[in-house]
Amino acid sequence: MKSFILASGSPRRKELLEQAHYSFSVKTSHVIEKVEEGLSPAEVVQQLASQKAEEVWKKNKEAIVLGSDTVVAFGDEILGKPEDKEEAQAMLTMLSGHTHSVYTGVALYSQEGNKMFYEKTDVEFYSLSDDDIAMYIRSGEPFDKAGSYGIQGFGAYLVKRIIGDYFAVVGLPIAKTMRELQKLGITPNM
Ligand SMILES: Cc1cn([C@H]2C[C@H](O)[C@@H](COP(=O)(O)OP(=O)(O)OP(=O)(O)O)O2)c(=O)[nH]c1=O
Repeated sequence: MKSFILASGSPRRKELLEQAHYSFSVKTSHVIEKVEEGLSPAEVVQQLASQKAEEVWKKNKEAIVLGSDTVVAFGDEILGKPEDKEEAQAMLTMLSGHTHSVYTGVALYSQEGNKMFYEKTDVEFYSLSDDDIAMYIRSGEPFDKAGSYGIQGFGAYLVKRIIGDYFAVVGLPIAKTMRELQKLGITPNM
């Protein structure tokens, strides 16, 4: 079986692949996340996922390399990770009481060619008071996460309901990814 590399520093993506019983190594990409203007959220996450996968694949051409990217889309805004407390507060205030979409793109690079796909999940937030938001920011959770929250952690408190793949919100649409990996001959160790 070919070697399989996760080109991501996200602990959540690593955990999801471990939970699915894959053998893989982690090589974090160091691309500066930058995309052209005017792209849709679906195009943005697939482009960034590809940039991450490609950077690692160029140095490991015998392997199958997975890159991924997650953003939050609300209206015309595409939200990545917050730079600071003020930005986290602004994002959470904007998302409060509304439904936004989480987009996660996945790119699989290999000698057989490259494959990209994405998943969109709609997430509805409860209306949040200033105190709710301040408490959530104090938890420290917003800072390495798109849209300034983590549904899998204390951020569960913010979420009224979701429509779509929960795991794509956490950072990797694992069921769809497993099906694509299978086509490339990468199967769980069971
Ligand atoms: C919305 C949401 C995002 N996130 C995370 C998933 C991603 O790790 C992160 C978005 O940042 P990304 O840039 O997609 O990924 P990353 O910087 O963590 O890792 P790498 O670029 O090396 O692959 O937000 C959650 O963990 N829970 C959530 O509910």
